[in-house]
Amino acid sequence: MAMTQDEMKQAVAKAAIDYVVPGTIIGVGTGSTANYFIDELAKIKNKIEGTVASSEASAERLKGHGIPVLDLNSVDEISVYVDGADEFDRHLHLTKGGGGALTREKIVAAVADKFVCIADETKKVDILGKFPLPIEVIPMARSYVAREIVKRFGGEPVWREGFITDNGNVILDVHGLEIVDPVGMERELNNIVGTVTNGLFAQRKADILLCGTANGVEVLTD
Ligand SMILES: O=C(CO)[C@H](O)[C@H](O)COP(=O)(O)O
Repeated sequence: MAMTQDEMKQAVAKAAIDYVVPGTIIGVGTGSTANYFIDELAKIKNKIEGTVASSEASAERLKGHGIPVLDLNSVDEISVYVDGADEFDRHLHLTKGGGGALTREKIVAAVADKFVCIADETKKVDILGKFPLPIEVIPMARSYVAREIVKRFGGEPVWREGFITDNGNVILDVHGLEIVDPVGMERELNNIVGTVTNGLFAQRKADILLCGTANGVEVLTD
């Protein structure tokens, strides 16, 4: 019987445990795939020093399993960051932030020596942009940033109404983009004043992507 998407998420979460370096601090992402990873990490919690979480939700889940969660400011090094994605291309550029945790995710990924992305084949695309690109924005700049995005890139920014990030900001989800130059667009979006973070992980992309398929887990590298 074909694997469901949920079963593929569980399979990649399990496979990611092989990348956990014993005795070190592990960066932990956010979302349903990352949640499966947290549940797997709980089984070997005595082998790691602790974790840094990319969201309040993940921190709660980690603590619920009795896994130590450290403040990033008290940590010099993270051996590996494990997180899901909303979309990925063959170069392992990612779109992230469907769960709204993109800023902390990008920070933890930046600190980590290695970024292991856990995703499934339904998220593979030739060109990023089918999944609306999340942008975290300072609330007072919402309309300005939306106008600038339309002017510079086209697309249709939609305010994720009622959602506030862990950092107290809002999210614009930009529909209808065709992201042919993810590195350039990531950089350019960062230049719009009022933008906190965009959901493109292209400058710091995944080093390894564990892709859940109907035939098992494939290990992808660029
Ligand atoms: O970027 C994220 C959260 O901000 C997630 O990694 C992304 O949304 C994938 O989520 P899921 O594993 O539930 O499909």
